[in-house]
Amino acid sequence: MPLPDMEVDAGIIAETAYAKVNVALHVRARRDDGYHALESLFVFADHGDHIVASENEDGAIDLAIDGPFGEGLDAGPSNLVMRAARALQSYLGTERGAALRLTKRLPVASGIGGGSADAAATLRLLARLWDARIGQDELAALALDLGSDVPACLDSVTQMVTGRGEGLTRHSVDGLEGMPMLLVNPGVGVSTAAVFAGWDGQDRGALDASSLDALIGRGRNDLEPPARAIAPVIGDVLAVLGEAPGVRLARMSGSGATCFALFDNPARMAAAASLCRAHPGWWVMETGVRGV
Ligand SMILES: C[C@](O)(CO)[C@H](O)COP(=O)(O)OP(=O)(O)OC[C@H]1O[C@@H](n2ccc(N)nc2=O)[C@H](O)[C@@H]1O
Ligand SMILES: Nc1ncnc2c1ncn2[C@@H]1O[C@H](COP(=O)(O)OP(=O)(O)OP(=O)(O)O)[C@@H](O)[C@H]1O
Repeated sequence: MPLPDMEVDAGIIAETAYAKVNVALHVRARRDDGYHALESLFVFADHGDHIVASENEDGAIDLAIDGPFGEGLDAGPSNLVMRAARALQSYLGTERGAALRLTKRLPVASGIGGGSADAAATLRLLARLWDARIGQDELAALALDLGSDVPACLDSVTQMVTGRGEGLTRHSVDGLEGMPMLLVNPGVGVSTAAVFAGWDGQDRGALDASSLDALIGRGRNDLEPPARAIAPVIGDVLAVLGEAPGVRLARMSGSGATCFALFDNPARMAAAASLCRAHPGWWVMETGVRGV
């Protein structure tokens, strides 16, 4: 079970940075500003990274990183946790500081928005720690400045996302929330910018997210072909997941390389997870689609 967002000790507060999954991702157009116009149904997993914070009396912002994917991740000013903390500090004009610890459980640069979820969780955490007076629109603007996926990660609930990531509408799909969901990454990091650059420019049509059947039958991830060209092993993951008994949908998330599979039944998910764990170097997480 994920840790609840709660007081973990006197003066220390915690948040989960839930993994994001694009159930479908339609790329509609290349924009003049270098970004792409998207239509995507975002869901969040029940699990993710963990961040804790406490007040730093000297006003500094410090970050320590641990966890299975913490090694090699820079804890300096480029880290999205640091960037989010500094952005909020400067927006508020506050002299209050924070000691932050990130437990990195999600693979880096893997299409499930780990860095984006960390940035959003940091904004939520420090808004609480510093009793910040900031409206939802201002928080969303700070979030978008940190990355296209960050605004959606603020609430981490099922949403239709449009534009570059700023158009957010809560959206419920019958039967989707609570479904067992398996996440599998073949151990390769993929650059989001490189994958978008490989999109062929063909608009293949709008996303119909009115039902799970529509998302499964007519939904796509238009970034899958360019991601597979960069990391062909994505095809191996999709082949294993697509043939797993009881699978309802197997697809790549975001710009890859993580793929997800939805099941009706947790035992079927567990059996598919075992098949995936037999592949050396594959990261496997058994989770579920987060409800509100
Ligand atoms: C692929 C997705 O994960 C789907 O949810 C997102 O669109 C990417 O979101 P992100 O990782 O937060 O991306 P950003 O950090 O904003 O952008 C990284 C790079 O990806 C490309 N990019 C990103 C988002 C977008 N709508 N169009 C793009 O072309 C741009 O080259 C950009 O410089
Ligand atoms: N706290 C962080 N966690 C993960 N990556 C971070 C973090 N801070 C900075 N980064 C950098 O951000 C980049 C993108 O990381 P992230 O894990 O969000 O990618 P992603 O899962 O592909 O995102 P998306 O699904 O939005 O495409 C990486 O190259 C990484 O070095």
